[in-house]
Amino acid sequence: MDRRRTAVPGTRRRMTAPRLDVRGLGKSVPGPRRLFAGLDLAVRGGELVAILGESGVGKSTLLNILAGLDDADEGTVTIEGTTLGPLDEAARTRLRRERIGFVFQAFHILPYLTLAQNVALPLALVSADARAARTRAEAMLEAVGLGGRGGGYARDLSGGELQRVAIARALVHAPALILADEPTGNLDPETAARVLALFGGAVRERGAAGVIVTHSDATAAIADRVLTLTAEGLVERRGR
Ligand SMILES: Nc1ncnc2c1ncn2[C@@H]1O[C@H](COP(=O)(O)OP(=O)(O)OP(=O)(O)O)[C@@H](O)[C@H]1O
Repeated sequence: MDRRRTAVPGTRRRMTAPRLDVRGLGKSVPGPRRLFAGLDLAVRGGELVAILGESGVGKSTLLNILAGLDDADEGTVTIEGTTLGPLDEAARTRLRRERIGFVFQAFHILPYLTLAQNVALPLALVSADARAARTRAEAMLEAVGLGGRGGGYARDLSGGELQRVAIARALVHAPALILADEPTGNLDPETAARVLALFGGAVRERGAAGVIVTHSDATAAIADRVLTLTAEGLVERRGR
């Protein structure tokens, strides 16, 4: 039985052009050391891809490049038809705000904003309707098990709670592309299952494309494809 198909009832796959289209990506870091070369990846709307790989192999670097936060040495990253390479910083920032939800490994929850303000930030940056943003942020906090905690601050939260705030913020604006770096790393199995269901819903019900870097079998189990990053590029571990 294919558990991934039955895990999210009402699954709908949209066979459209790739949301994320990566071609011939290469990256070296000082050393010098080549992390990867000739890396190709296409992810469609409604598709969730898990990326595994040994520590230090370059998974976070790859996600940063996909989000336009780091530059590749060669190759292209195209998101919904827009290639990142030629974009200036302002255009990249706009594209990130409007179309990408990013869960960073280090969360990046802003300490001087309340939790609800942190979660509402992606909406506040693109819309003037502060009340709607606040309502949606509270609903997202509820969805990650932090209902009623929106008035608190990052300093009062555990690592796992911060991670859930980061996930709420990444999904609040219904992004076309979700990039997440170890999003369940600090969570107990029950809470991990809850946030994985949120990722599953965002991808399968709202048609986002998802790329999740993980070491977790539970995360890999909900993915449509599991790829392993090696120096030779992305190797398919299991087909659908
Ligand atoms: N700007 C940089 N300058 C120097 N080294 C870098 C830079 N960016 C990444 N690296 C190196 O590249 C390698 C890959 O790092 P990265 O964080 O992408 O790995 P990872 O696969 O995500 O590891 P982990 O699973 O431990 O988080 C590491 O050895 C890191 O030190």
